[in-house]
Amino acid sequence: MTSLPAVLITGASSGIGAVYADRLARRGHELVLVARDKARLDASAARLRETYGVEVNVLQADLTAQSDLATVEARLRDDTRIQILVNNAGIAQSGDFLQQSAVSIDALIALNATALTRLAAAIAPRLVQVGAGTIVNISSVVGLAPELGMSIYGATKAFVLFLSQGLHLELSPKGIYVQAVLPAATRTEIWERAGIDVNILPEVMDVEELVDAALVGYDRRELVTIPPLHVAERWDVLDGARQGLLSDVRQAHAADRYRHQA
Ligand SMILES: NC(=O)C1=CN([C@@H]2O[C@H](COP(=O)(O)OP(=O)(O)OC[C@H]3O[C@@H](n4cnc5c(N)ncnc54)[C@H](OP(=O)(O)O)[C@@H]3O)[C@@H](O)[C@H]2O)C=CC1
Ligand SMILES: CC(=O)[C@H](N)C(=O)O
Repeated sequence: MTSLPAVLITGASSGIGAVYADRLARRGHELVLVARDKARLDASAARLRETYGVEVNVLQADLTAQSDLATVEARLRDDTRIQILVNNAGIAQSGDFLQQSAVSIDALIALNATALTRLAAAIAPRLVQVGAGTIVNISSVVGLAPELGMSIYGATKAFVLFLSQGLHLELSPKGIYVQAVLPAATRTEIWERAGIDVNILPEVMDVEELVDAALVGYDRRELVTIPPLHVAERWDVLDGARQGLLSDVRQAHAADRYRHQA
């Protein structure tokens, strides 16, 4: 029997990350669970060991703290059993742009963008060396639409989508699978943590349904998985239009409309 690779999941103490942990343990993967709340991670690890008989390790880390981030990076660089990274930890934005403090801006970008990128960069060279492995990055539909509010949060999620597309281009020829998952509103603690009552939102997906759908996309080796998008062609049209711009924007001269009128 071939043994499955181990998976490191960030933000595994609750919500989407906790359900990924359950589903991947059920599939027989060993896990490394990362988050700040060690008691919660320990409880979850004990349940997963008991239920699925897999090895589950806990790595307590605040991914916005440099020393903790370095510890998780080192684990990803050195632990050759880990061949799948689920880059899930994230926080939402509390309040609009004018209400943001320097501290809240730093925390949002440090966790949602910097830590996610650093962890992908820590594992990628090792995966490339063996020519196999997976990086799953949790983005959001908010990253597609400033109209949904949360400008800074959305910008971090647009960053995650862009990064995933770039990593796919660079790493898939070297045997690495990269997936960007774009949930819409999903019933987790992220809303309460951001001071938002999730019950006022019109459509909210259950977290198990979200993760199970994301894993269908994962099994199909999709680059971009948008579980709430019912008309898949809408994404194809959007991405096709973006790609259509490429030849148009590579020009040595400014467009006529930007030329000074004599
Ligand atoms: N729920 C939703 O509607 C949507 C969520 N997403 C994305 O899904 C991802 C998971 O969020 P979700 O499950 O909803 O929210 P939760 O709040 O339930 O989970 C967030 C996880 O991240 C961890 N975390 C938070 N801050 C840190 C930190 N500084 N260092 C390490 N871990 C941290 C939390 O654990 P702990 O507190 O123990 O550290 C927790 O495990 C996020 O990236 C989010 O942006 C995307 C679209 C929609
Ligand atoms: C979790 C959020 O706050 C955000 N609106 C999202 O849907 O990604």
